[in-house]
Amino acid sequence: MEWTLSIPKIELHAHLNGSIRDPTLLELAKGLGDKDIINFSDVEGVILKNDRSLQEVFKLFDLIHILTTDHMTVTRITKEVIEDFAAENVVYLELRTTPKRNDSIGMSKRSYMEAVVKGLKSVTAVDVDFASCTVDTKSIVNPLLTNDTCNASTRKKIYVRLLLSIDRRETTVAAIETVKLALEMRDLGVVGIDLSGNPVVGNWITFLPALEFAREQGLHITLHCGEVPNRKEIQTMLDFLPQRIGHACCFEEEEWSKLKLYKIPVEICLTSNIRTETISSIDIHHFVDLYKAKHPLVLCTDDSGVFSTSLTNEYHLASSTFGLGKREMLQLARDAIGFIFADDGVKRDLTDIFDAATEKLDQ
Ligand SMILES: CNc1ncnc2c1ncn2[C@@H]1O[C@H](COP(=O)(O)O)[C@@H](O)[C@H]1O
Ligand SMILES: [Zn+2]
Repeated sequence: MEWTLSIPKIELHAHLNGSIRDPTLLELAKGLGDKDIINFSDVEGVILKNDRSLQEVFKLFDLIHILTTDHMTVTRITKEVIEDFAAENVVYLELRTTPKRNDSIGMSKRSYMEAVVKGLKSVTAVDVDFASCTVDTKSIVNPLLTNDTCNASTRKKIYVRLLLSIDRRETTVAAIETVKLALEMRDLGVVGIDLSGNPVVGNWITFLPALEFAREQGLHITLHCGEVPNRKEIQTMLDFLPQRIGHACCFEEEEWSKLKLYKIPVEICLTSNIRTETISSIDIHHFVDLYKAKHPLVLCTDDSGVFSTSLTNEYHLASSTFGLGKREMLQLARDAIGFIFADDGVKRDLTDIFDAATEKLDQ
């Protein structure tokens, strides 16, 4: 695992509430258990369970959302998730989360996102760049980042950008509200929109007006696509030409041809697909065919907490299962620079980071 840990990595598909450390979830559950809001021992078993069907995963998310309801907790988990990714040499992270409204505790989608941004700003273990400090002078820069630390390479640094997720349970109006919020929060590092949630729920057409509006306004778009079989939906999603898609598990010949023709980069989540059995066995995973075809790909965790994985582990898994060496894995990580949603300044910085890592490998 050592070299998969040490190489710089880019994470483009990580859900905030799916990436929470187990000890934090257990601590939060204990707190609610003590207040008799939940039954701790039942919940403990659910959190620590390892094998879950895709439908069980969504039940778990409903539980996690109960544990992370308040603003303070949202801030805490954001901070921890960023620290965890930075600790395993993730140099660029696109973190996605679904803005939530909960009238009973005075939470609006905006205040939820403000709590996320607060978490981002409260990371002290590493320097966090969440709105480009070199290119966009209008942007609000993390007060922890002075101009000096912006340019210095001595301290560990992670670029973090945010994607706002639309949940497939939402209405058209709610989805548009999320897009508007994303537009208002551009200066705080929001770069795009994701469509996610239980893939057997809802109809993708419901979200089309919001996604079209997002695109018109210059936001980037990634869609969970083909996590379950649904040919019509998959094809119309591909024809929409999102900038990236997640999963692509249940594609047939025609869908593969479209994907390759359009060259849409795929966020590959190996452990997630195996655990939820959307792919029956890793050796027949579509990673192999897409990699051989030189189709744009990026390895991602999806839900590192829920699936007890890490990006380092995903790299290790791909390397050991598909027989890829250090050089090939570093190249794979580097290729993701081409599909990130941040600006060219960030891309240049990341290129420098990968140049240095490649040089080190050559020594
Ligand atoms: C396993 N495959 C998956 N497929 C589809 N959507 C998923 C997902 N994993 C996570 N999510 C989406 O992310 C939310 C949790 O993070 P946030 O509350 O947004 O931070 C889930 O409720 C679901 O909508
Ligand atoms: Zn996902």
